[in-house]
Amino acid sequence: MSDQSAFDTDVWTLTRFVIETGRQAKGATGELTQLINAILTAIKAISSAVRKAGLAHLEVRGQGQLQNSRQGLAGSVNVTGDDVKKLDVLSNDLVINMLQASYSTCCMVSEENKELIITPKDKRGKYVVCFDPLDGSSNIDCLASIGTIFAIYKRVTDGEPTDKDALQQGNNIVCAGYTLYGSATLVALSTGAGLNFFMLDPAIGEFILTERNVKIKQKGKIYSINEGYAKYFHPSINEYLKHKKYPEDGSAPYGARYVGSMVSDIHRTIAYGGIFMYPANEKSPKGKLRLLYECNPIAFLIEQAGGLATTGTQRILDVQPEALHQRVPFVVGSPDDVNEYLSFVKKYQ
Ligand SMILES: O=P(O)(O)OC[C@H]1O[C@](O)(COP(=O)(O)O)[C@@H](O)[C@@H]1O
Ligand SMILES: [Mg+2]
Ligand SMILES: [Mg+2]
Ligand SMILES: [Mg+2]
Repeated sequence: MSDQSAFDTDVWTLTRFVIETGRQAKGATGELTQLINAILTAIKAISSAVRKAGLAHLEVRGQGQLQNSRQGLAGSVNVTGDDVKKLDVLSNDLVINMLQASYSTCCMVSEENKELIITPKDKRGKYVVCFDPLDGSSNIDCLASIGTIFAIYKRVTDGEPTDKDALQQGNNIVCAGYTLYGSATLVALSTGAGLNFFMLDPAIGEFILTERNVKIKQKGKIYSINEGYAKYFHPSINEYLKHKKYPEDGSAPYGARYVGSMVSDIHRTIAYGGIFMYPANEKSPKGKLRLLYECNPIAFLIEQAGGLATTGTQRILDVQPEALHQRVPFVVGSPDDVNEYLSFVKKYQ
């Protein structure tokens, strides 16, 4: 941005993109635009907090107190003796407060709150938001990339908001997105008309459209799973993994990648193609990932990019949720890869 000739004076910011999309929608009132803008404010603040968390580590390391400085731990104390809010608690507070102040939500589901979060009566609007304020939080202390995930629905009841408003199929998603706090801060967003990527330009504090109508490869070369659980996997999964490592047709084996931070693993899968899996295992019979605020938004975005998302027996977006924090087995990625995985599942049925 220092070279003024390269300065784009008609840049597509995410705010502009959302306003334009809103204007094209029939009967739009601007409430969704208000909501998305509120989430973006929270995301910018989380991004800043995530970057600062790294600096806090450096500061204390010199004093040999790394254990106490960890931002990922609850109730930790920083170098000056102040209480440091756990990063995922801080992120959760930011999203809830910004959303409630936008007058566009009636209730929310967060990974960090056991019960439905009901917006105060005087601040209510017509939307429901399910979100994971900080995904991959076990990676905070090692400074690996983490993310935020959200899905937006229209409420389905009148009167006091209830769990029913949040227990909707992913098919009803109005808008979903994730943020990756990686080497840059990126937002992937869809309102149902394709998937778009936006990159945070810290110089102007805005997300800039960098890739429009993103499509995932038909078939990739990477598989992504916590293979350490192989002992507990169903034989169909181990047979599929063996096939990826020792292909019978003489083709090259797949590469393996697993960050253990879903947003990172998903973003790589969309960018390079391939398959990401968190299947059920003997220890976690429903897998680990939560339907409402992890699997549904990601499934929606992957499908918008031309990919597939399944439990192994059902399309993710068709699953009828029964509980706010319900888990489901999760397999997503390039269509050929997911279909190949499903062919191994079918062999055992
Ligand atoms: O360590 P495991 O069992 O492979 O689990 C990793 C998964 O857990 C998660 O960290 C769960 O999310 P949270 O960090 O929000 O609890 C995912 O990001 C990731 O894909
Ligand atoms: Mg999570
Ligand atoms: Mg989380
Ligand atoms: Mg967690």
